Amino acid sequence: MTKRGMLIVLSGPSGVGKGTVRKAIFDQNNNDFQYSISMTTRQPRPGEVDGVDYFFVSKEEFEERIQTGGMLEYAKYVDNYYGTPLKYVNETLDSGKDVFLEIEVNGAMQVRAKSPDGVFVFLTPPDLMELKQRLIHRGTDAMDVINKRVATAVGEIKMMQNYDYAVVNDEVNNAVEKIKTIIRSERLRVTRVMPDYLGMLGEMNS
Ligand SMILES: Nc1nc2c(ncn2[C@@H]2O[C@H](COP(=O)(O)OP(=O)(O)O)[C@@H](O)[C@H]2O)c(=O)[nH]1
Ligand SMILES: Nc1ncnc2c1ncn2[C@@H]1O[C@H](COP(=O)(O)OP(=O)(O)O)[C@@H](O)[C@H]1O
Repeated sequence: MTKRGMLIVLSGPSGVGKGTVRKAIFDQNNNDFQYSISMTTRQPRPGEVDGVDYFFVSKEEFEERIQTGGMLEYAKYVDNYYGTPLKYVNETLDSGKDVFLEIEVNGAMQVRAKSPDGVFVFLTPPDLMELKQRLIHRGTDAMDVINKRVATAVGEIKMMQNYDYAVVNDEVNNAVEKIKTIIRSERLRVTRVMPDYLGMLGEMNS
């Protein structure tokens, strides 16, 4: 029987560098885990591609998905819905592959309630001024949206204590290496690797 894959959840405030760090991890083609593309009602930013960065859908389509049980988790974040389509995650985990989610804190806590054996990593900024600077420098959001995101960040950072690991994104490469180390170590947890000795004993005795 194939062992079910491991769920890895990365959260952190907007602008901390989750997307940058995640892309760096996935660009190093030697990962054996799969990225789950989220669904959102937010407008695509210039350069974002439907089905690559997100599945961009209308509010009606998103609410339909929620009602039909098609979401592993979802949350409203600064006036838009964001969520993880359930089917891809389940099928990938069932095939024995690990799945990587990049989602905000409320969604992460929904996943934690459903899959307590997941690995929950919080990416945190060196400080709040640096966070705001990164959002300004990214240049994708108007100042009122940036201010809302920084205000939201304070509450998000308080949620860090509900995660298994915290990684400070000072330098992208440092953060990438730390996250890869966490994933490698988690794969060696006794509960994940222990063969089913009791089952084997049962077979030997039958
Ligand atoms: N709950 C949940 N949050 C998500 C999902 N996808 C993205 N997010 C989060 O929603 C927030 C806003 O995302 P986005 O508008 O792309 O802004 P960005 O993270 O600053 O690039 C971020 O904290 C994302 O991590 C998802 O599927 N579920
Ligand atoms: N370690 C870092 N040091 C300096 N700037 C960074 C770092 N990581 C990301 N950035 C920059 O910060 C901005 C926000 O990063 P992004 O990956 O879009 O964040 P998030 O996905 O968490 O919202 C981008 O302009 C990115 O280039």
